[in-house]
Amino acid sequence: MVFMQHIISDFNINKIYNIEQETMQRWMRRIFLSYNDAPFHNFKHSFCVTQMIYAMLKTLDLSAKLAPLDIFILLFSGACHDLDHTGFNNTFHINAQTELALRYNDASPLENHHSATAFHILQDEDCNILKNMEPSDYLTFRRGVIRCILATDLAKHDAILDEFIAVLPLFDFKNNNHKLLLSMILIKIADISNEARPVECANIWMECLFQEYFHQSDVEKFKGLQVTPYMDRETVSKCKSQIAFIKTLLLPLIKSLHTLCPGSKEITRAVQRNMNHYMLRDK
Ligand SMILES: Nc1nc2c(ncn2[C@@H]2O[C@@H]3COP(=O)(O)O[C@H]3[C@H]2O)c(=O)[nH]1
Ligand SMILES: [Zn+2]
Repeated sequence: MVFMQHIISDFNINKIYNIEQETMQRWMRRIFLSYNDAPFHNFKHSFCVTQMIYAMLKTLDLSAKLAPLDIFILLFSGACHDLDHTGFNNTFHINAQTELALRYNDASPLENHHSATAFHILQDEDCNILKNMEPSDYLTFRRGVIRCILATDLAKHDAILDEFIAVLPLFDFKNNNHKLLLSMILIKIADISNEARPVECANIWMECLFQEYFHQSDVEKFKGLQVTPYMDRETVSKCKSQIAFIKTLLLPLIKSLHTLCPGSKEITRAVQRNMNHYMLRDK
């Protein structure tokens, strides 16, 4: 919690948006308490995503090109993007017709819930870190956070990546829509970036993820629901799964940043190093 507060204050967000320290502390504690004890989708994951956004803002030279409000949107979204995650994915919620799927008509039920939870927390005056923000900034902030959190639904991956690639030749840091699209790409990268960390660390996260996946498929079997193939403990190869995930999702996403932010080639190299590790282990 303390590290997360440091990240936010490092960009002077507290001063710019006049956030009292006590309010920030109470907000942070509510965020911490609003994550569940799922093996993967827990508070530590939200911290890692926020930390990765911070690292990209710093190392890709983006903090000078983005406005404080863009940065605040990104860091807040990172901290809140999986609030109250149940440890089961959208397909499970839809197939099991859970309360969340019914409430959101099967449309990104988890991500809608994470975003709504983030704004519900702000309804409590004691935790409202936005209470001194100008109303026009608040509208921009809310729109940005909703777009960023909803962008973390992997079902939207192709559409978002295609849209970003299409604007790249004309990308303009003065264009708010372009910046929001870039922010969506940054939070998406951060969300799935464990394989850019040292392999010992990535392996721990991989085990947490498969623990959550295997539990979901066990429950699917128990309830007689369709079993998600990539979560089935009887058939899954973790190495093959990581290789496919890196090749089809993670690398194309990071490579889309190469022209705009040449420093992102470092992230690609780190991911390729981990992929080689899985290829050797898979032999
Ligand atoms: N196979 C695999 N999937 C991942 C990895 N990191 C993230 N994901 C998936 O990507 C998804 C992104 O959105 P979620 O956080 O809902 O759930 C995440 C996981 O299902 C990884 O390292 N390997
Ligand atoms: Zn996440």
